[in-house]
Amino acid sequence: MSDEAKHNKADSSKPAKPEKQEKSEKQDRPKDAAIGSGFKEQKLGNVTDATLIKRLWTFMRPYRFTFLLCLLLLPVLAGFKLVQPHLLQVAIDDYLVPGEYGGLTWVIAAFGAAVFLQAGTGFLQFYLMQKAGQRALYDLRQKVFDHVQSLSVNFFHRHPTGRLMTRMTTDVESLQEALSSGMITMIGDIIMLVGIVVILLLKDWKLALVSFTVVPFLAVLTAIFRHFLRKAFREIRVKIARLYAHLQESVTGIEIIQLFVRENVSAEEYRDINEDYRDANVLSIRYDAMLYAVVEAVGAISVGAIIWYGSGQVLDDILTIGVLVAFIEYMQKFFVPIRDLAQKYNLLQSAMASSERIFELLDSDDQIPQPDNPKPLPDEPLHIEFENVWFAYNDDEWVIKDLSFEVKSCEKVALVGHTGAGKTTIISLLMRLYDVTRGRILINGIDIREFDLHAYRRAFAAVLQDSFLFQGSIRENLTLGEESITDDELVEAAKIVHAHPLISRYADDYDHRIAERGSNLSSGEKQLLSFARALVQKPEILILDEATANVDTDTEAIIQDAIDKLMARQTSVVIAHRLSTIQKADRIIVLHKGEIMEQGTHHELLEHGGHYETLYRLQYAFDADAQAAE
Ligand SMILES: Nc1ncnc2c1ncn2[C@@H]1O[C@H](COP(=O)(O)OP(=O)(O)OP(=O)(O)O)[C@@H](O)[C@H]1O
Repeated sequence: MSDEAKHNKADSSKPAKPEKQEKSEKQDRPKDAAIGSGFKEQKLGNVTDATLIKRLWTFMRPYRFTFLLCLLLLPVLAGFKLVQPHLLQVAIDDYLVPGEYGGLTWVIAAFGAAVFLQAGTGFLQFYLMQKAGQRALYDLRQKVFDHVQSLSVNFFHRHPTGRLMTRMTTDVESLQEALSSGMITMIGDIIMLVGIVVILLLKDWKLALVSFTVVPFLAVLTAIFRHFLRKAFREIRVKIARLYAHLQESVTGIEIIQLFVRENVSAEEYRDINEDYRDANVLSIRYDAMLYAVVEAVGAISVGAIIWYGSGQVLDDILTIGVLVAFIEYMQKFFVPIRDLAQKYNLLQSAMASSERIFELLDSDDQIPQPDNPKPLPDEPLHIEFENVWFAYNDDEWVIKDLSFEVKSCEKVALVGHTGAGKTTIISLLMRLYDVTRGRILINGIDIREFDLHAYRRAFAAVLQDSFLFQGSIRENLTLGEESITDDELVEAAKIVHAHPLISRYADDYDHRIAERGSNLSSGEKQLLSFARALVQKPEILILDEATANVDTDTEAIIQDAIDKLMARQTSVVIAHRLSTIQKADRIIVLHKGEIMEQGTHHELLEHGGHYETLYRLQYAFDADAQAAE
C-alpha cells in the first residue's frame, strides 16, 4: 500500500471522537515508548549471552580474518608455555639426577627459545587482537551515534541525557575491554587448561586424577560466583547511569542551582547516588576478592595433594623427581588461567551487561518514519495546509484538536494564544519533529509524510525559543557546515538582520569563536545570529518562535526590523507573545487549548472584539504600565 493510501485509509477511519481508536494504537506501541518512561534499566538481564555474542559478532565479522589469526596463534602460544615444565622435567631427570651436566646446555637453550618465542607470539597475538577489537568498537561507536542522531526528539524528551551519555561512553568502553582482550584470551586460557589436563594425564594419570580432585568444587564455586558477579555488574551499570544523569543535570542546571541556593540539596542527592554506586562497586569487589581467594586456596590444596601423593611415589621409586616438579609447575600454570578466567569472566560479565544496554539503545526505534518511495519536494512556491490535525504527546491528552488552517505561499501567518495553547506543538508537527496522531499536514496538496524527511526539513529554517549556538566560529554557526555558502552571502545575510555590526566588533569577526551554547553572548545577540543563520540557509519557509522575548526595547526594535526583513522574503509562520511584533502579519491565528478561536488580520481581529482584542488590550495596558514605570 502506498503511503498516500495508508494515510487516506487512516483518515477515512477517522472517528468523531478519536480517543477510542487511539487505545488500540497505544497497545501496539512498545512499552518503552510511553513518554517519561526512560530506559527500563532494571528490566535488563533477560537476554542470553549467546544472543548478545551473536550480535557482537556482527561488529567483529569485518575483522574476522584478524580474529581468526589471533585464534590460530593461541595454541602456538600455549605450546611454547606448556613445553617449559616438560623441559624442566627433562633437565632434572635426564641430566641433573644422573649428573650429566654437559647435556643441560641444549635444554637451557630450548627453554630460552621457548620463553623468547612465547614473548614474540604473545606480542603479535595481543597487538592483532587489540587492533581488530578497536576497529570493531570504532564501528560500534559510529553506529550508536548515527542511530541516536536518527531518533526523534520524543526519544530525547523521555531519556535523561546523562543516561544516554553513559550508554554511549562507559558502556562502550567496558565492551572495549572485553572485545579487545577478554574474549580471545579467554579462549587462550581454555586451550592452556585443556593442554595441561592432557599432558598431566599422559605423564601420570593417577597423580593427574589426584591433582584434579579439587576441580569439581572449583567449578561449582565459580558457577555460584558468576551468578552473583553478573548481578553485581548489572547493578553497577544502572548506578553509574544514574550518577551521570545527575551530574549532567547539575552541570547544565548550575545557574538555577546556584541562584536558588540548591547546592546542598543537589549535593545531598548526589551523595545518595554516589553511595549507591560505591556500594554496588564494593559488592562486586567483594565477590571478586572471594573468588580470587577461593581459586588461590583450591590451587594450594591441589599442589599440597600432589606433594603428599607424589612424594610417596617418588620414595617408592614409582615417580621421578622431574615428573613431580613438572606436575607442580603445570598445576601452578593450571590455576593462573583459572584465576585469569575468573577475572576475564568478570570483564565479560561487565561487557555483557554493557552490550545489553547498548543494544537496547540500538533497538529503540523511536524514529520519524521515512517513506519507502519519497516524493520530491515541489519545485514551486510552497503552501501549507493543516487538515483536521489531532495530536497528543501523552495518550489521550489532546494538545491539538481537529485543527485546520492554510498558509499560502509567501503568506506571513502568526500564531498567538495563551501559554500551553499549542503554538510550539504546531511548529513541531509542521517540521515533523513529531508526526500528527490524526489528520494530515499537506505541502502543495501532498502529505508531508510522503517526502524524504531530510529534504523536507531542508525547506525550513527555524529560529526557536532557545537560539542554540554550537561551540565553534561564528561562520560555522551560521553556515552549519554548508560549504556552498560564500563569505559575501554570509555578510549580506548578517547585514540584513543587523548581526554584522555585532560580528565586526570582534577582531577576528566571522572567525570569532562562540563558547558552548553561546554562553559568551547575550540572548539578543544570540537571536540576531540565529536570524542570520536562518536567512543564509535560504529557506522556503521560515519559522520564528518567540523571537523577541527577553530583550530590551532598543534591541527589540532592531530585532523587529530583522524579523520584518526576514519575513518579507518567504512564507513564514511566526509565534510571538508580544503582539506588537506580528501586527504586519497577513493573518493571525488565535489558539486556545489546541483549537482555533479566531483568525484574521490585526485590524479585523481588533474590530471583531474577541479573544485577540482582549489579549491585545491587556498587553497594551501592561506595556504602557511598563513604560510609565521606566
Ligand atoms: N514534550 C512534551 N511532552 C508532553 N507534553 C508536552 C510536551 N511539550 C508540550 N507539551 C504540552 O503540550 C501543550 C502545548 O504546549 P506548547 O509548547 O505547544 O504550547 P505553546 O502554546 O507553545 O506554549 P508557550 O507559549 O508557553 O510556549 C502544553 O500543555 C504542554 O504542557
